[in-house]
Amino acid sequence: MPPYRSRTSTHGRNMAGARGLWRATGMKDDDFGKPIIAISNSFTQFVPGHVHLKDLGQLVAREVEKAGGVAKEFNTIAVDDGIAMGHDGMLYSLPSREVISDAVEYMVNGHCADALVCISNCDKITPGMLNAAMRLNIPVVFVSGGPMEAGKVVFENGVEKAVDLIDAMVAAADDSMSDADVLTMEQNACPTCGSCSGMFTANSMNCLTEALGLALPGNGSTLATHSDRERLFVEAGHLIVDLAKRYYEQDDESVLPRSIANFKAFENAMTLDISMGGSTNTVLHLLAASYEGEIGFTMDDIDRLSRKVPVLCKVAPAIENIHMEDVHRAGGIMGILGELDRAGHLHSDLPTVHSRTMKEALARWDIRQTNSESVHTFFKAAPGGVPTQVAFSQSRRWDELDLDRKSGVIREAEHAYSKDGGLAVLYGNIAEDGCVVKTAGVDESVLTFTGPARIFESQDTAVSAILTNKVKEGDVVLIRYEGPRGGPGMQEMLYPTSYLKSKGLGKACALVTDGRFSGGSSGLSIGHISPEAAEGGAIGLVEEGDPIVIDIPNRVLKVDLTDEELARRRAAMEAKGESAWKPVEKRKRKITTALRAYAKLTTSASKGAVRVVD
Ligand SMILES: CC[C@H](C)C(=O)C(=O)O
Ligand SMILES: [Mg+2]
Repeated sequence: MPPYRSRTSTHGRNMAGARGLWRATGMKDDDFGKPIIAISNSFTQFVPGHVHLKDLGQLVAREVEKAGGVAKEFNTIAVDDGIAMGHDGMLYSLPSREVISDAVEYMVNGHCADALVCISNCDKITPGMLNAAMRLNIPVVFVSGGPMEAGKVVFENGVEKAVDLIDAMVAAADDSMSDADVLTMEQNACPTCGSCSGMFTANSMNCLTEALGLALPGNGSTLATHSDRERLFVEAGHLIVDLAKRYYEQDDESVLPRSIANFKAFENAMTLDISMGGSTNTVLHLLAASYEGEIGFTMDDIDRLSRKVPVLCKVAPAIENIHMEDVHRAGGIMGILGELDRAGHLHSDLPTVHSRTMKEALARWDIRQTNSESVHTFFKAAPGGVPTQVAFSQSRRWDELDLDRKSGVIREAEHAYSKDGGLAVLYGNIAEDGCVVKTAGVDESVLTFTGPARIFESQDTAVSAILTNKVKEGDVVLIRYEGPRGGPGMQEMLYPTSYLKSKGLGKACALVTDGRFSGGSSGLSIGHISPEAAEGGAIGLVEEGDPIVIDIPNRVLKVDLTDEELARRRAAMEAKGESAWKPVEKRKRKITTALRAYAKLTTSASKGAVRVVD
């Protein structure tokens, strides 16, 4: 029977000082001996996905106390990728994941907390807290802030469109759009609090925590503004105390994150991601969480799954006018998992934090299996259509669910968008450890593509070339020295991919990089090339005009050069000594001590860009 960790500082005569301090935080005599539940909140006014979280940590805390626990809230940082994008701010995005993981570890271990509730939402916060949960392996429940409502605009010509952040970015560089229309787009693209409304990284990761079994049904798709979401926070507060008591008082190890989010659960999560065209960042973050939890889930497992899992759901940016609120109306993540289970792609015998098995959860929450009025009502939660930064501030509902599995938002396997996955892992002589592409966002006309390499050794120079029309139809934009170590920080190439669309080149060019992509990127965008140039990857040897061959059906990315030529170039590069494997021209970016420390310890994307100290 594991003793409560918190006894370390709450019991024994010599802990009188510590107890004195616990009393000063508000603990009373009868609180000593109760499970101490850490509540990792991520409220900040910098990020729309977090502006509404300020009081939600205490909402959970009150429920923890009602359930017999002691709640102690703390806060992590949260970087807004969309604001950090396009300047040196983006160098901090991925490194912030490690800062968040460490912050959770420091607070939980520093104070010997017994269990953890993670209140996350945006791109690096959910994975940062997930990595910490897998590292710590104490009882945990995830509850995210929830998706933003999709924007709705009516243009000067009267056309109405559902829009999001990406539409505003693309419009801004589209010379055919009037300033008035761009302003309309900007004013309406992000109407409420919540994580940006498409299947971008934040929503992808919050959906994956549902599939891993670490979050309650509805976590990934229930809107931040809807009153239904409050129940997820209330239930998380009760559930975590129950899980803690099962572990510490009944010796039930099945409630631990590494028991729930085991190898098969990682397969479920990646299967979900592939079936819904999730952000490629999920590859990076699942690999990292697998490393932190010693799960053994690798790029090869992702490749294996991507060859057999169908695309059952397409959401912006893979398709226009479909956003998270529409996925919810079709049954949310439980709806997609239900279809995957019926198609034989799911391990449904796995436990979750809320149900004995995923199968039991699906029987209760999959709208095609249950006639429960309360569950059907839950998934009819609709957007309020009123701009707000206030959580749970509206209760609108659709009249009907979307149960059309032939042409609706969620498809049954028989009517899949495509028989194999929304994501592919490619290998070749410039990606010997692999690279990834979100195939759900690639037009079928360019699944195979060969073109001359246009070399850029920073995102900035690639952006200026695209905007000044120096990138032509048929080109392969190659951006290197933007990997985890080379950037450092492995920037998201959202602006280059958006500007290629702005210039009408979204289906006429490819972009390959050792950097990564935002979940808002689509098109023939291949990222995570490993090993990265800064680690001696062959992407560093490609020269202007070299033919780059992309063959997604056969899972190949290569430069059409002989091994001998590549070997010759490698020898010439190594002969450069100190300046080898570095950008030819000095880049303007300021690499601070914080970023240099990150660069010293990080690894290539094929390992999840995890920090390796040994
Ligand atoms: C829409 C872009 C979003 C903010 C992002 O960075 C991601 O999805 O990764
Ligand atoms: Mg991002």
